[in-house]
Amino acid sequence: MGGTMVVILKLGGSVISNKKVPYSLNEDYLKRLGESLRNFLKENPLDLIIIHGGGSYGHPKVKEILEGCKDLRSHGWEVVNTMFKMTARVVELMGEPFVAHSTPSLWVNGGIVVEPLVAALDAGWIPIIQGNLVPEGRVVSGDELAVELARKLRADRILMATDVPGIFKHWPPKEGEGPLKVVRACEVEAKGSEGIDVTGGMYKKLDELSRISKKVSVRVFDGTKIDNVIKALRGEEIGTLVLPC
Ligand SMILES: Nc1ncnc2c1ncn2[C@@H]1O[C@H](COP(=O)(O)OP(=O)(O)OP(=O)(O)O)[C@@H](O)[C@H]1O
Ligand SMILES: C=C(C)CCOP(=O)(O)O
Repeated sequence: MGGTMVVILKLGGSVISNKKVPYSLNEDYLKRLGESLRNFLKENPLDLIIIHGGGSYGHPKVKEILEGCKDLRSHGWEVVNTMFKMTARVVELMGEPFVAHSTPSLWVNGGIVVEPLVAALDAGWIPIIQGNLVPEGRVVSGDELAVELARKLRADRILMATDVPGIFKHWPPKEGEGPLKVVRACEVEAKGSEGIDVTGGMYKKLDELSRISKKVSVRVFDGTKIDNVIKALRGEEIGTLVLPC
């Protein structure tokens, strides 16, 4: 790892896909994002690890298995292979030097091993993992992975790109209400997602993030605008800063 900073960027499933339309991907967005990140990193080298959410792939697949009363452990391979296809397409669209890693392949003794990701960074690649299902039959969200990676890699920042401009005190927001500049997870009314979602939307996200926000700077922002992703990487104060309770 040779950058000056370690940054974990979670690309929400709601940013890279339409969670109301199963198996959709925002292809043009991903192409433009790949190009913008390449240009930014040329001038501003840092150790960037990307995690993407299950979005319109993982969530409907898990839902389908559960609704068919099938067991997530024995049918988990369906989720893993669906997510494999999603990440393969994501890296294909983002281009050089993004590289796909399958989360369940990095899953050892109930946690993620970081050595393959560090080796990828050392080679000058940008590793991408994803919220996924792990062999013990549990869905591990990208939010949970962001926290675990940040802890293991001693990251400087976690940036959560989602489809809202930040976290609102109430959900849905009251008339005229804007996103909070800073938030303590215990002080807001966070709810689930409006699309198909099996991991708890903003409620679960805040719960996960508040566990690490004492040690790492954590920001939730609107990543549907690529400019915002670059601003967040530059350290600009966009969206909502998450503080511990
Ligand atoms: N207090 C709140 N402030 C902002 N958004 C909220 C709040 N409570 C619930 N939400 C919902 O949470 C959604 C974002 O959570 P979601 O889990 O869908 O994000 P994501 O990380 O992009 O998706 P994925 O889990 O697929 O990666 C918003 O689109 C909004 O509908
Ligand atoms: C639904 C699956 C498989 C992954 C969930 O990850 P998330 O979208 O980051 O919550």
